[in-house]
Amino acid sequence: MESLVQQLRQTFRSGRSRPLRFRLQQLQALRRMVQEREKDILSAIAADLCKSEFNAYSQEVITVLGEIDLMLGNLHEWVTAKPVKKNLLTMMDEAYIQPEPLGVILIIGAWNYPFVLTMQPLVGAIAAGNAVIIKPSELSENTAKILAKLLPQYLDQDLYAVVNGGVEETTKLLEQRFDHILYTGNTAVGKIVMEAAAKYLTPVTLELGGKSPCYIDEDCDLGVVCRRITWGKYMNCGQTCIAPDYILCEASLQSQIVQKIKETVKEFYGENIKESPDYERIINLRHFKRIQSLLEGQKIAFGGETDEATRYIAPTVLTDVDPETRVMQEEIFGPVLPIVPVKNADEAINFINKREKPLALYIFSHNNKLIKRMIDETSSGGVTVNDVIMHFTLNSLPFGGVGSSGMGAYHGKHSFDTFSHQRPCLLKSLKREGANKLRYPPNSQSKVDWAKFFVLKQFNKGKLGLLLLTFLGVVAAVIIKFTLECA
Ligand SMILES: NC(=O)c1ccc[n+]([C@@H]2O[C@H](COP(=O)([O-])OP(=O)(O)OC[C@H]3O[C@@H](n4cnc5c(N)ncnc54)[C@H](O)[C@@H]3O)[C@@H](O)[C@H]2O)c1
Ligand SMILES: CCCCCCCCCC=O
Repeated sequence: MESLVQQLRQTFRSGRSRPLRFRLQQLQALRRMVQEREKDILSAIAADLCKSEFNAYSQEVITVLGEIDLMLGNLHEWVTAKPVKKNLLTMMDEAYIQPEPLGVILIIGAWNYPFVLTMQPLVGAIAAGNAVIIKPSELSENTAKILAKLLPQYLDQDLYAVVNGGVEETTKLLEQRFDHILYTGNTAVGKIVMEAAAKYLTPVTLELGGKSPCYIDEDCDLGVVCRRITWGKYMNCGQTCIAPDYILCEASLQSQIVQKIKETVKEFYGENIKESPDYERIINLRHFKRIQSLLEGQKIAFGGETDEATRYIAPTVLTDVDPETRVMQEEIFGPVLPIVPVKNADEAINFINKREKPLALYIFSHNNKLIKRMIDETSSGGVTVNDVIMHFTLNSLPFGGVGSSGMGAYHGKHSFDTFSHQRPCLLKSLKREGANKLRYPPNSQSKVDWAKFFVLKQFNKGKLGLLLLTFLGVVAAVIIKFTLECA
């Protein structure tokens, strides 16, 4: 591992990854890879998650292609230095922010969307001009293998590498020095990653999980609400980081919600859900047994059927769920949807605020005042109102958690920023030394007064203002020079 990281760092230091043209070439090559090898990629995802190729394409591949196109269309602007406001002291100088690549980035992916969760950060890291190692999840082994096979065929091998393996390999990787680590996965491992990163003060982006609540107000269209929740909850068999984890609603709404979700499940997956190409399976036996055990002692309103041999768990709804039971203590990450009755929105807000900050919050209502209040009085990684999941798909929004659901964010320009250092640059000339005298010792009241005049006045308005400023600055510099020389 050490020599791999060293080799990447050496190439990074040679400056090869920095020119805009190079970054665009690599992104175009990545796009070619996704397009030319689409079939192989879709088959790998399908094999890992029992997912239809249509679903693999629309849930993963399309996002990656969209992300590449966004970078290709905007990178020339994002890499450009941005001039900043100046004060009287610096008005004759050049001041700007220059985004610069960080160095060697480690991206550790999760298995549940194995393609998009490694490739989308990779796109951002390349765009920002870095060298990258990606470590796909060993649980989605087919996707991990195809990435290790394809990426070296399309990308510069001295700058971008894939390391496959499990805990042992990841632990070895984490012993190395990186310039940024983006980890996607559970909170417990997130802590391991952060601890390892602390050794070198490596910044981390942690894309973790949590229990994302869904509040349904009585003032809403329940048919539409339940269709949207059903889609987001049972997609990928509930194994989605931002799936609605549980519903909070008034007790009187419960039976209607159950009925409408049941109808929608039938509409989406047919009479025989097991036969539906749109319904996935649980990733492995450990997770299957974990989710199955969450059903014990619960009131199953519908669903609940399981089949260990195929790791099938039916779309399930639980009613009148006691918040103290296990299903409400851990992230479900499976097709089980508890409904917890609350008296009103206030109780829902308290319920949410008493728990760890979730990765997503969903609010369903026609009432804009209530929506605004719920957003203002709670905290979560992201929010979607009157729908679920969709904030993930809008790459102008930063995607990430808060508190125990994660730190930092990426997607689109936010990825570029995450993998860049915003370097402040002030370029002065060796002339105009007279004006500088006021900061050199010995200090005096008159120097402090001049410093106040220069530093505390900020100007940024129009050309006329700038001209006036320049004039003022020159006059002030001459006066200062004169005053200080005479003092
Ligand atoms: N915020 C997000 O974008 C996002 C996306 C997907 C999943 N998640 C969350 O991830 C969780 C599910 O993923 P998971 O953790 O089961 O995925 P996982 O088992 O694939 O683990 C994630 C990564 O961590 C590595 N890893 C596992 N154990 C490790 C250890 N002891 N030391 C070092 N590395 C280790 C794995 O090799 C893998 O690459 C859920 O909580 C889900 O909400 C979050
Ligand atoms: C159109 C739907 C796209 C859904 C992609 C969801 C990805 C979630 C990543 C976390 O698990």
